[in-house]
Amino acid sequence: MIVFPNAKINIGLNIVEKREDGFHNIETIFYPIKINDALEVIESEQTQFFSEGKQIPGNVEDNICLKAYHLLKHDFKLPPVHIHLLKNIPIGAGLGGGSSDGAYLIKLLNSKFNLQLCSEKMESYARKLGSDCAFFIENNPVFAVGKGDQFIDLELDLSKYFLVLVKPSIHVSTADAYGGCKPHKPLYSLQMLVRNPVSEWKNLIVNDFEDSVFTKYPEIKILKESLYESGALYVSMSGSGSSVYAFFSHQVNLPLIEANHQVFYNV
Ligand SMILES: C[C@](O)(CO)[C@H](O)COP(=O)(O)OP(=O)(O)OC[C@H]1O[C@@H](n2ccc(N)nc2=O)[C@H](O)[C@@H]1O
Ligand SMILES: Nc1ncnc2c1ncn2[C@@H]1O[C@H](COP(=O)(O)OP(=O)(O)OP(=O)(O)O)[C@@H](O)[C@H]1O
Repeated sequence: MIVFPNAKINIGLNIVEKREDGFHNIETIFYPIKINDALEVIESEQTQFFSEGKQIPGNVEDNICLKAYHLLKHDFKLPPVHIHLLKNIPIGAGLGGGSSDGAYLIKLLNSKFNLQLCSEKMESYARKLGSDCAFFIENNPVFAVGKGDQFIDLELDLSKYFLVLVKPSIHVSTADAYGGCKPHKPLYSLQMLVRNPVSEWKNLIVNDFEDSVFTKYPEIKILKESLYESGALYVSMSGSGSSVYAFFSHQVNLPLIEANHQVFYNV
């Protein structure tokens, strides 16, 4: 059985307060995008993880795919499996690629071995793997609160815009990025602002990670400015960075940006 875990972008990201468990309460909109990994599970003699494509930092045993398998194996009688991952989603980019692999593995094991888990139950397993993970179970646009793992439904269809994703060759650590931020109550309601046309979002829908990440990596700020100069209606860093996305009203080609960064068109 093979599935295609997709990436997400964050539209707005307010870091509201630090919690007693060390995490932060946030408000953000998760929006799925069309950049995908491929993930396959085959029954086998012993459990092993293999990956190709982009190099994943860290030890194989720490891969979120193995963690997801062992999480379910603890509660269900699962046979040993080979897990194959073709890694295409940029890593350390604020695109939730690892989280998506974990969530899609839960969904895959649920279908393949007929575990009969409902979405809420799969989300509760996913929350144990990471804050971003639960979103990818249903994978629909949502307004997220708490650690980014509690959801309020949202009607949001941005398919009429041309969405471009740019990945600079910078890896941002999510934990470091949270460490560099000062939480504060948001000035405006993100849930209300997002109902306006994309052309009205500039300077109102903000990502609280940008200040500190742009100070550390000024080239990401320059990239954001150059996307606005190329005619984008709205540009933002996604999550804790380093990737930056831009909504255009029409199809574009960005050869100058492509010269320095990886560019994904029409995601
Ligand atoms: C930046 C975002 O991608 C925005 O969607 C997420 O908040 C990050 O989610 P994630 O990568 O799944 O993060 P986790 O693996 O749960 O946590 C990584 C680290 O980020 C910090 N962290 C994460 C989520 C959160 N709400 N508050 C935090 O302070 C913690 O230091 C934690 O140790
Ligand atoms: N399957 C996986 N794919 C990518 N990274 C993984 C995976 N499993 C474990 N990791 C670890 O997770 C770290 C962060 O990966 P990921 O690409 O999800 O981060 P991110 O793009 O910053 O996403 P987020 O938006 O969740 O912060 C990597 O540096 C890697 O060590």
